[in-house]
Amino acid sequence: MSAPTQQERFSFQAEVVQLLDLMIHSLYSNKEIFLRELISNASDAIDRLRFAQLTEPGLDEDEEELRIHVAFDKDARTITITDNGIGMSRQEVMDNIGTIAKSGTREFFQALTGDQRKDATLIGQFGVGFYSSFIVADRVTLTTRRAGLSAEEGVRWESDGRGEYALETVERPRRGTELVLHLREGEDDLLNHHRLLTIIQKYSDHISLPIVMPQDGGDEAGEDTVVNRGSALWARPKSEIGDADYNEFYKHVAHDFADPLAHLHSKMEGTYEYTLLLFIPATAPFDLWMPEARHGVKLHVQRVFIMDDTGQLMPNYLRFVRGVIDSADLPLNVSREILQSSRVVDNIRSSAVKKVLRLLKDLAEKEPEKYARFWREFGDVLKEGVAEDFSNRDEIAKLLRFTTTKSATDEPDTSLSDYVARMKEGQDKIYYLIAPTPAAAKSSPHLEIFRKKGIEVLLLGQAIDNWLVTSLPDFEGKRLQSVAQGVSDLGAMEDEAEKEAGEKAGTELSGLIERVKKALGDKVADVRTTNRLTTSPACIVADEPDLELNLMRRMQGSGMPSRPILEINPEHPLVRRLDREGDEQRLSDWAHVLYSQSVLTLGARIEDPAEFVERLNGLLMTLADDTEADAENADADGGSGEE
Ligand SMILES: Nc1ncnc2c1ncn2[C@@H]1O[C@H](COP(=O)(O)OP(=O)(O)OP(=O)(O)O)[C@@H](O)[C@H]1O
Repeated sequence: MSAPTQQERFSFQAEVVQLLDLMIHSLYSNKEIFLRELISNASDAIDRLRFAQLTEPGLDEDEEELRIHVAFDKDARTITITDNGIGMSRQEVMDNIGTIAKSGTREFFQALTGDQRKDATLIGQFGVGFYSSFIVADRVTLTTRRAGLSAEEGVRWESDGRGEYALETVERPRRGTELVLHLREGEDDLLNHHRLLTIIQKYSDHISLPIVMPQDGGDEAGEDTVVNRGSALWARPKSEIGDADYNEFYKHVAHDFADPLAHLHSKMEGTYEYTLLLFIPATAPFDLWMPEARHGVKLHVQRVFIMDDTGQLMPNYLRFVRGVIDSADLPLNVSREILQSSRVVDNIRSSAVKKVLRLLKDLAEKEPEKYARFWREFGDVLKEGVAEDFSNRDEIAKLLRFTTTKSATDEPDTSLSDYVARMKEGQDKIYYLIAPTPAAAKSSPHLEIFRKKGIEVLLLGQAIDNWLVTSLPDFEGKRLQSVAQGVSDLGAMEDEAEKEAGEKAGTELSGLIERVKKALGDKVADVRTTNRLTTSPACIVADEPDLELNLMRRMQGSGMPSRPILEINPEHPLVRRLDREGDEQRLSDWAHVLYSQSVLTLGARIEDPAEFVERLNGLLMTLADDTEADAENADADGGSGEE
């Protein structure tokens, strides 16, 4: 137990000062959202209290109705938001208010551009919560007491939002949090019952707890009245819910500022009874790729918030989905352990996943522009599902989008079904190329024969794509095949004349091939001629049973297949010239240069760049010498002609 203490002063974390400054400027035009954010926090605090009371019976139980209270005082020029939720201890205040303990904070600040409009959207994604009070207030006083602590353990936090805050221990008979906003000059329009009522009804009508205001808003007024509908949005009949209601509810559950891209609302009755209200956000949250990224679905049991999903309700590859799942069959005191082995949860999860995939399918079919946006934001996450969720693999595969050699831009605009529909006669495989960047993919020598034959190739360039292709061996009976691997099916694409020409080239160049093999030694597993090249002199491919090249790159860190094969283009003038090279040292230098070039076009690293440059310069010098000698000879010839 602690007695009231002297005020102590603390500094905000540097990022908070920066965030506050930015927020006040860029969100001012939308200043009324402060009330939505603070009511949302109050509602979360009450949800957390209800859950804590389920697990700790007797915790601060009283007869008082759980509610959020909003009032204003015209003379004092304040707005007060009070909740009787879980409250905070002194340590919790220090940890939560005045610091940002959020993953993605560093990335968020790096992403800021200085352009107010763009930054406002970013702030929206990041979430401003409590700090939005400073948009309208130049002093904020928060008084709180954690449920279960004694009246003497109340805490008062106060700040003008300029860099410091004061903290003191105070007597607070009631649990929960009271927030007093001392309004800035010029914000008096907010000291108006009708104005506050309109804001609450616009942004917070869906809050399932009662929001009450004194009848006239001001504190000398009479009875409190409930100003929102106060029933869980997802439990209302769909016919009574408009898009605006869904959008505001989404902003509350997802802590987002922007409207969602799509939603699904579905009541299931049968063996199990549950309601799903799920949303696809329009933009990816900052922590999407962080290991601790939060899942966005909140589990409720009979409308009481129970807990945030940690992977039981939505698989990892759908971690961007936000919303609520409300079950009528789980016990109110359900624990995480029970959830993990619950048939009810398994059933809900599998139907929720199917419904989300169906929602995405509908979006792709009916609103392709929206789907393209979804894919840009979340496509790489969805790809994880191909490896993660075997039972839905085919459905997920249909949702994938790729850039291909036939795409007009770098945008992934082609589905596997589109690809299959465009396959050439006789083609029985889906070809893909994995390269570290789109530019490297487009200029890869491995594509030359496919371009020549007009065969489309999927261009893959993301780290996840390695796993995608290994987890998706085929689609609609068509095998996925790397263009940088093997020779066998290239043969099937050749006509008789081409086959003959290829065989002839192989025999003609057999001497050269042996010499190159000898020069390169154990750098290569083999050297052979190929028909896959039209403009490049050589390339590297993986041995037939080898794993996908890029997978090897990850495993070895070099980007090279474990058994690289050098393929040379018999039609290329450089190769022809090499065949005539009499000097074994020069031939060896050429062979090494061709090899290193091929490693580079693969997007891999060459082992000894200095040696490569030296050999190349050596060859250039001999070429220059040859050219000079030719020129001198020509001069000499010319001179003698004149004589
Ligand atoms: N009324 C309240 N009662 C109890 N705790 C609160 C209250 N308001 C804020 N908090 C605590 O402070 C933390 C920070 O709040 P803040 O609004 O800044 O962020 P948030 O709600 O966690 O997320 P977001 O920034 O996305 O809104 C909350 O997570 C909560 O623990």
